[in-house]
Amino acid sequence: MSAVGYPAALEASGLSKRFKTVDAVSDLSFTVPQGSITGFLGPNGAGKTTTLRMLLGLVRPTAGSATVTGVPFAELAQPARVVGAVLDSLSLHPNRAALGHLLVYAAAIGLPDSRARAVLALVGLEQSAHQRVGTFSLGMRQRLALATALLGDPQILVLDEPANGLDPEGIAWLRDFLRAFAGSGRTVLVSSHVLREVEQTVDRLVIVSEGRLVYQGGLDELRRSRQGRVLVAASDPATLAIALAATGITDAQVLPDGRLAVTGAELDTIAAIAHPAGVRIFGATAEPVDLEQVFLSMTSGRYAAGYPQGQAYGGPR
Ligand SMILES: Nc1ncnc2c1ncn2[C@@H]1O[C@H](COP(=O)(O)OP(=O)(O)OP(=O)(O)O)[C@@H](O)[C@H]1O
Repeated sequence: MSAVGYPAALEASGLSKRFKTVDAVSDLSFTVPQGSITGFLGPNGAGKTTTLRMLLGLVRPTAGSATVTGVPFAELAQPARVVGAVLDSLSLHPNRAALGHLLVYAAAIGLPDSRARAVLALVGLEQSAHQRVGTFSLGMRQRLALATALLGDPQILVLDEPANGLDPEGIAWLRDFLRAFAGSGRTVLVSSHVLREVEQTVDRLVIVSEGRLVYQGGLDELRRSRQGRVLVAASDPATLAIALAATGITDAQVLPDGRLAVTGAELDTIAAIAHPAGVRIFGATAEPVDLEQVFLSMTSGRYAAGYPQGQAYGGPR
């Protein structure tokens, strides 16, 4: 249940899945609020697909529960109208045309043929309606899979690694599409193992590593919780580092190009410390936070400290 009293679009509570000797997912809890675009991030094998399959009632959890709009998927009266999913490359009949494929699926969930044409237009494939699917590029297949998920006009979209195989133009198209979809109050959960792929699309993140939660919260919160570095070209970087350390600014590293990379201080402060130490500053560049690096450090177990306050954190491994 969300803080304001209506159910989350998707919710995992203590979800665990063990395959024989493999703990694919361990005690995983997170929420996907309605109206959000939530990125589900983790390296390959982190348990993302298994978790999505549990949310959609395709895999039975070993422990814990998963709900869609507050109820288990199996209890949804009209699941196709609530949640649409693209989990793996659709098994497509190569000789069937795109429209023909959609007509079969539309009929299966009791929708009129006009809906098949409408979703084809939504994903920009109307020109290819009569083209055989066997001749489709990977990007076109992804769009057709998305069109299939959209047939029931669902409130929630769940996409597993939809950017795989897309060129930059395809990724930009997907970003615009998902934003428009969520702009009308609907919800998206999109998985990826590359934060950069979804960074411009999502507003929230759920990050998993080895089946466990390592972060859930806002993308901006995560960015704000990390400080960028100031790269300083100075007459004597070592002396400057010592002078900074004497004032408590201890995170300063000399880079291979001779500049000093300082974390935790603004340039004005650094300059004010350099001057009395007899160090001249020739130039400085502010380096923004590289979220991909933050993500990699969180999921490789090397990250040491500084998790945002109040965020769920699965603990060091
Ligand atoms: N049916 C299965 N039987 C046995 N092991 C499985 C099964 N499905 C997944 N696993 C294992 O569970 C772990 C998590 O896999 P999962 O596919 O959920 O991760 P993922 O984060 O989606 O990774 P990827 O991006 O590589 O698909 C892996 O170690 C995987 O080998």
